[in-house]
Amino acid sequence: MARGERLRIVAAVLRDQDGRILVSTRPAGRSMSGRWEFPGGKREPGEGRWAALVRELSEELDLHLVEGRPLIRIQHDYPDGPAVDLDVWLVTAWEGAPRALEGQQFDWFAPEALSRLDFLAANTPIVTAARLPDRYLVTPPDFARLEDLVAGVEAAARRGISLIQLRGDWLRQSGGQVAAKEAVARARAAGASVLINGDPGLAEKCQADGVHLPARLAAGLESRPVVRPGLVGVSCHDEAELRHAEALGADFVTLGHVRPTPSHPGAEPLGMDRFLALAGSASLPVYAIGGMGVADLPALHQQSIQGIAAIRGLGRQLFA
Ligand SMILES: Nc1nc2c([nH]c(=O)n2[C@H]2C[C@H](O)[C@@H](COP(=O)(O)OP(=O)(O)OP(=O)(O)O)O2)c(=O)[nH]1
Repeated sequence: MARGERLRIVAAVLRDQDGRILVSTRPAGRSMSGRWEFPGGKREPGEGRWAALVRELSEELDLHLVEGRPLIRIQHDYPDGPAVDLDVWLVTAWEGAPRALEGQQFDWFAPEALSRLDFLAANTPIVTAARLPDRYLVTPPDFARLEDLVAGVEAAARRGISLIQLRGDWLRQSGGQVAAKEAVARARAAGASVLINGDPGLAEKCQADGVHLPARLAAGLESRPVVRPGLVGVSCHDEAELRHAEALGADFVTLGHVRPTPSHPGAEPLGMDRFLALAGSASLPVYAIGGMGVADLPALHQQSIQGIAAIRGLGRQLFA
């Protein structure tokens, strides 16, 4: 390997029908042995990304991969080790039953349990990407009554939207906290996680799953506001905000707006090319925001983007 060249690594987040994920320990004799990782390894010269993953999983676990798509791509420089380009795929169909062929240990874990394992240092954003869904609903600014908002959040959760941000001035107005707490409880009962926009204290009072910070609020912070395991999302619009969100230790960002959107009338959109260039430089999961809908997901997935964040694109009618 030429000096300064990055190792090109492919790895798989193998997810079974119950949502559990297979992870393995690095075998004795390898660098960083004993630490947890996702199965995979180095791409060979001239080898395609998927072909490399199929080969690695066959060699390591005796599995034949059938279906997968890119999940996240990050670069990491180990201080006393290699610089790696980690190309991680979500794999949902394979043939065979896993067998440890290289002296490693492996096990299946629920996504929430992964953050308790001693993973390789580069893997924190991969663990987050494995746990987060590809659709992130942001509540609309206009609705008739707080009861409608709460009912809309619950309906979205029941429909399978598993990450929801409560956003709006109503959070800080009369009855807002009670409504937010109710929305959190009902969404959680339906299997969703709920983040509160802009207010870590309110997130705690509502027993929410974390906080989503507007860029301006994030800019005034020097450290992450909520202790793990609560999620911290940050809204970003440019490179400086993205780098700041990474430095804060945010779990994920929304980046946009990608297209013109009624939420930001007159503001210049990033456009898809600029969005993809910025998102490609990120070392954490990125949701595209601004004029996005579920029809955009396949193309975004191909670019290793986590998914979309949307108000209208994910069921505006739920809040009518
Ligand atoms: N397979 C895999 N490798 C990872 C993950 N996270 C991470 O930083 N890596 C790094 C560790 C290694 O430097 C490299 C994987 O290459 P490899 O697995 O073929 O390395 P190797 O067994 O030959 O071990 P070595 O050369 O580093 O001793 O990528 C991960 O989740 N899965």
